[in-house]
Amino acid sequence: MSIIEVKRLNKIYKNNKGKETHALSNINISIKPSEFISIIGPSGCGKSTLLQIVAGLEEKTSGELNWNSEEGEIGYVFQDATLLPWKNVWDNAKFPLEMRKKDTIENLEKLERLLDFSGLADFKHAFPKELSGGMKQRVSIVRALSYDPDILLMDEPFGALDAMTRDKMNLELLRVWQETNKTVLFITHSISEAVFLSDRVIIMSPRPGRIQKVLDINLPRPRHIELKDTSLFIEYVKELRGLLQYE
Ligand SMILES: Nc1ncnc2c1ncn2[C@@H]1O[C@H](COP(=O)(O)OP(=O)(O)OP(=O)(O)O)[C@@H](O)[C@H]1O
Repeated sequence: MSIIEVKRLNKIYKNNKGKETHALSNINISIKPSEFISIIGPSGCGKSTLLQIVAGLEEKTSGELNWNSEEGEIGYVFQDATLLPWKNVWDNAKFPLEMRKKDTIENLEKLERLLDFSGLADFKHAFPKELSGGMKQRVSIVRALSYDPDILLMDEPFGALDAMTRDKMNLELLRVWQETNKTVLFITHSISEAVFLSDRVIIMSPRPGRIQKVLDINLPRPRHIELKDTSLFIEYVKELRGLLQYE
């Protein structure tokens, strides 16, 4: 049983002068609960558009999008942390709970634990401008997890981070994912990140974005950073690089 099903999805953007951009063509995806799926493809192939359509933030032109989840709550993590600059870490993180009137003692205790897990225990009263890029991104991930969404949509969340912080964030994300059993749809430009994190990698072709191939990543879990030095991991990276088409 899939949690999200996308069938024959097309997206054509039209600007106010009537110029059309065919962003997505005949996309078919079936996502199972608790799967970690990455999407990789050349710039402009429609990855963000696909994520936004799944999230309901953008309209599809044709095709089907089916959600088979009771509440269908989603958490969205953008490329930039998008924190509210006038709120401190704690207030930013609990904002979605307040909006949903779910800021119960139990949920706030859970949120506190999430912040502690993410190494933000000493920064609850800090404001975004006092945080590093990695810390801000951790707050935005905690914020997305705070209301326990079934599915986490992540649009290149670690793109702006240095290599070491990125590795740490990858491990942290995998730990949270394994503890909470979420379904994750994750956009990245990094071949190695896609292999390291995913159960399956969706490879998209240049615009109009089509699914060129879906690659199963049969690497053992839990995954540790040393996995990246193994020949099997390197083989997957090579295979994925070979499949990617550049414009
Ligand atoms: N709101 C919009 N109006 C018109 N065209 C758009 C809009 N958003 C995206 N596009 C176009 O649709 C295509 C796909 O864009 P999208 O941002 O989904 O690609 P992407 O694969 O996420 O790119 P990148 O990897 O560079 O972030 C691009 O040609 C882009 O110019």
